[in-house]
Amino acid sequence: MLRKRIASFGHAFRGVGSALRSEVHLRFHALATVVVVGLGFYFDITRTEWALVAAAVGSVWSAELVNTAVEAVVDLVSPDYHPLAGKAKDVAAAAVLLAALGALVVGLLIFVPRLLA
Ligand SMILES: Nc1ncnc2c1ncn2[C@@H]1O[C@H](COP(=O)(O)OP(=O)(O)OP(=O)(O)O)[C@@H](O)[C@H]1O
Repeated sequence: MLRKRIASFGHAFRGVGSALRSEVHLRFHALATVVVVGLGFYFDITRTEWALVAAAVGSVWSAELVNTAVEAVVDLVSPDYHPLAGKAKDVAAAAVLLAALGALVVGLLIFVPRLLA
């Protein structure tokens, strides 16, 4: 039971590694995450602000990983053009866009006033 749980974590980390190797966008998110966490420590943001940053960063990573998975499955089952394949990829990309916009708003609200102070 415990061994199975540990194996599942291993698969998930392998998924993150594989996506990081293939997806430029994900490497950009990794860089953005390092910058945001650095800014968080530099400005000593509050616990609530850390919670918002964590939720924002987590949702962008989750959306990008699901988008990568959708792209892989679509390429597997529909390598040729199909409107539904396009729709699946467009909707998955839209999920990333919305998560990124939410994260941008969180980042602006937390850091811009401190950068301007
Ligand atoms: N099999 C397909 N059938 C129809 N439209 C497709 C298909 N594959 C891709 N598309 C269209 O092309 C767009 C780009 O697809 P692509 O696979 O290049 O992903 P991408 O947005 O470049 O992703 P990434 O840059 O993260 O790899 C999709 O959003 C979709 O509109």
